[in-house]
Amino acid sequence: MGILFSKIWRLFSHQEHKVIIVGLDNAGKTTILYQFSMNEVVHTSPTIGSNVEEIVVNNTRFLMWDIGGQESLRSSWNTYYTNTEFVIVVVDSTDRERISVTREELYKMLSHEDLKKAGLLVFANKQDVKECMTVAEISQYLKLTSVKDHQWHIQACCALTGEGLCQGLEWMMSRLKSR
Ligand SMILES: Nc1nc2c(ncn2[C@@H]2O[C@H](COP(=O)(O)OP(=O)(O)OP(=O)(O)O)[C@@H](O)[C@H]2O)c(=O)[nH]1
Ligand SMILES: [Mg+2]
Repeated sequence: MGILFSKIWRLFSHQEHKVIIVGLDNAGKTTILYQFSMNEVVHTSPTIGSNVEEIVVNNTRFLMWDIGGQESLRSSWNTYYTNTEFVIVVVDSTDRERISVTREELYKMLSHEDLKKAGLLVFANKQDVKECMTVAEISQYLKLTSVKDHQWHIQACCALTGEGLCQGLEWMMSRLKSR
């Protein structure tokens, strides 16, 4: 009865789903946020603090927080975690040198109490660049198959063309429906 009620409530309340977009500096987070909200490539500079936009897909509302990824800003990512339903981790697929830093940050996040129930979407961004890491390589470097306590998905994308971004959103929508 409780589950049924909460499903009906969700259906009619049009509640907003909180999403945070994190990842190292230069990964393409802000570019992705504005592809989602405006369908265009904006000129970006490194984010200090955060940007937030509401994205509506088929009556489902997402509130997306794009958080600056520079090293000095990463310790404050946790101030955004409360009530987060999805974490989008954006990876610069050309940045082989720092994939281990992303992995460290990823596991720190996943172990945080406030993200216990959050779904994880990894965007392997910049797939337009020749010789970038593939989805398979990034999955392996991030040891995604060892993530058992969060639902996760990895999606190849190119924020400049928008390729792959909708598929990522579709995965999030499918997780909401399956609840
Ligand atoms: N080639 C290529 N460049 C991209 C892509 N996505 C983003 N970029 C470029 O990468 C650079 C950084 O993009 P941002 O969106 O500002 O990166 P960010 O993750 O928000 O960086 P911080 O705000 O510093 O954390 C910009 O020059 C973008 O144009 C992509 O898919 N392919
Ligand atoms: Mg940014």
